[in-house]
Amino acid sequence: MIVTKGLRKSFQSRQGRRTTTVEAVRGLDLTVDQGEIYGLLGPNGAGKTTTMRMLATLIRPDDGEATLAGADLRGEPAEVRRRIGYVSQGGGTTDHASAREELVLQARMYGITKAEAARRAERLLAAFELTEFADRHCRTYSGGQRRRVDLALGIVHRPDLLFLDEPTVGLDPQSRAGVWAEVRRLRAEGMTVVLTTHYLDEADALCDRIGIVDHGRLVTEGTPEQLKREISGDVVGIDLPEDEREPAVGVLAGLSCLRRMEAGEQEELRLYVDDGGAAVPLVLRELAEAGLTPKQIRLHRPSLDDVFLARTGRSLT
Ligand SMILES: Nc1ncnc2c1ncn2[C@@H]1O[C@H](COP(=O)(O)OP(=O)(O)OP(=O)(O)O)[C@@H](O)[C@H]1O
Repeated sequence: MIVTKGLRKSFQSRQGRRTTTVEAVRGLDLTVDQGEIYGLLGPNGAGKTTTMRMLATLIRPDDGEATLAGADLRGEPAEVRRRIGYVSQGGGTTDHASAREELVLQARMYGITKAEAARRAERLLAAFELTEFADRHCRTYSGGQRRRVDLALGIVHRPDLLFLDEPTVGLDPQSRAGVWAEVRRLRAEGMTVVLTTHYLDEADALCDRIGIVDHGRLVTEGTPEQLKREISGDVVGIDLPEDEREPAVGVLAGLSCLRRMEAGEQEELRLYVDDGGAAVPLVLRELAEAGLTPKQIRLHRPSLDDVFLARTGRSLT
């Protein structure tokens, strides 16, 4: 559904008299299969939105190639636009129009007849559970309801491929779950969905495959399970007072069960071990013998954040 090769984009930005170049995307090779939910996951400024905006024909790549739904990004941008839907971070609704009006207008902009536009609006309002307040102004909707209108607007022209930029940012947990359910429903209907997120739980729960992006490059890619399996074994997280961290690193480095140790953000030390259950008593004994007192000790299965940390040396959260 999407194949990209060497996509690049830089921006010039001015700070006073100095002009600096930001390499937002630095040679991205991406393949997204038909019918999957693909997540671009990465910290702020990683290049997720820039990638999506290039693929949605909103900005021109400096270099590289891409094919989307069989159309060439550079050669046939109008054709790409016809085959994709794009829902931006801020969404596309205005305060003083109703969901029904927005949907009909959007359909009309794609050249759909008045009668067909009304039929599609009706169907989408029902599918996204918006019928009850379809004729009220959008400013009266909750965040979750408004986001559902955004999704409906993105698919009124029945695209093969839908781009969602941060679909649940700012939503409460219940509304997030509602949006996830809608996205899964679109996949069940055969649509391919590409979304950006910096929520690990969202990528984990919703995406069939995830590409982790950092500094404009794909750091790693796979199903959530594959990525977590990459970091095999368990992770023991230990919170220590600031002045005890360094001595603890020294003491624990000698443990025979230790595969790797990372000093995470804030106070946590992370120990990557084969068997967490066996490692915890040993860790506690070593720390006690050295007179060190952990504030907390946790045992957890590797998360996507551990994958990110292992690959980049930094935490996503
Ligand atoms: N129009 C622009 N002009 C100058 N710099 C830009 C522009 N758009 C993006 N950038 C820079 O490019 C880099 C990548 O930005 P981008 O918005 O793609 O990241 P992102 O991964 O989507 O981040 P976020 O999660 O915060 O949305 C950042 O350093 C950003 O400041």
